[in-house]
Amino acid sequence: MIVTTEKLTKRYGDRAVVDEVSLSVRRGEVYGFLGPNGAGKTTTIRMLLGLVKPTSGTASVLGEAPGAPKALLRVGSLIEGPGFYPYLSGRDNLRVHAHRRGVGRTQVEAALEQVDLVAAAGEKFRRYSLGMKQRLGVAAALLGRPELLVLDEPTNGLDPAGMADMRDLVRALAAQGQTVLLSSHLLGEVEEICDRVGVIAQGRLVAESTVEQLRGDSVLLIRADPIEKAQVLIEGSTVHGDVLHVRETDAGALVRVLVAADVDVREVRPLRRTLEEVFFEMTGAA
Ligand SMILES: Nc1ncnc2c1ncn2[C@@H]1O[C@H](COP(=O)(O)OP(=O)(O)OP(=O)(O)O)[C@@H](O)[C@H]1O
Repeated sequence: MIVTTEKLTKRYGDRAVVDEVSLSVRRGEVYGFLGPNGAGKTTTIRMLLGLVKPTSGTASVLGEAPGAPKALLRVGSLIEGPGFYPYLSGRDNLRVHAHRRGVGRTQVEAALEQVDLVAAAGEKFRRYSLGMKQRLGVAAALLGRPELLVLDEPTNGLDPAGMADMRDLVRALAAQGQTVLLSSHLLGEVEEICDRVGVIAQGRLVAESTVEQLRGDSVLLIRADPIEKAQVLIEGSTVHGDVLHVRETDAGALVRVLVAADVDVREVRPLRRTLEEVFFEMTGAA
C-alpha cells in the first residue's frame, strides 16, 4: 500500500469535515477520490500531505507519517495551483522548481515531455491556456520522480479539450507505472481513468472499490416474444415493462434455451447501472 488511512478525522469546531475515513491506495493504480464539492476531498488530501493536522485517526504515506520529510520527497502534488512566475517561460518556471527541489535540469526536459509541453516550453507562462498551466503544474509535481502523484481536482475549470488532455496525461502516466491519487467531483472522469474509487460524501467514505464493483452485479436485459413464456423459461427473471431482467449469466445459453422453445429473441444486452446512479444512491443516503 502506498497510502493508508485509519479512521482519519478532521473537525472544525464541532463539525467533522472528514469523518473516520479509512482508505488505501495501492502501488501502480490510479485511485479516484470522488465526491461532491465540500465533501472533504481537499481536506483529506491536505492531511495526507501534512498540510493539515488530523484531529484523530492515522495515515501512512509511503510508510511514513504524513508530512514526514522522507515521504514528502517521494510525493509530487498539485493542489491549489503551484506558484509560477507569469513572465518566465514554462521551462524556466520548471527550472526554478527543480532548483528548489534539488533536481537536475534533465528532469525538467523529461517532465516537459511527459506533459506534452515541449513545443510551448519557451513561451511565457502568462500566455498559457488554463489547460497548459495545469499541465505545467503536473510537470512540476513530477520533478524528483515521485512514487506517488497527488492531484487535487486536476481538471477543475478546464474546457472539454483541456479536460480530455488531462485525462490522457493521467492515463499515460499510469501506463508508465506512476501511482496517482486524484480527486474529482466528476463521475465520468473517474470512471474513465481510475482503477479504484473511494466515494466520499459529507466527510464519510461511503464506498471503496473498483468501478466495476461499484456498479454492482450486472444484469442482462432480454427482449423476447412472447415475454411471458420467456419469463417462465428463465429462472430468476423479472418482467420490467416489455423486457426481462436477469442477473448476468451465460447469455449464449439463455438464448439457446429461448430459441429451442420457439421464443423469438429480439435483444439481449447487459443492463448496467451507471456510476452516476450508484453515486447518487450512495451520496444521497449518506
Ligand atoms: N479551515 C477550515 N475551517 C472551517 N471549515 C473548513 C476549513 N477547511 C475546509 N472547511 C470546510 O470543510 C468542508 C470540506 O471542504 P473540502 O475542501 O475538504 O471539500 P472538497 O470535497 O475538497 O470540496 P471542493 O471540491 O469544493 O474543494 C467544506 O464545507 C469547507 O467549508
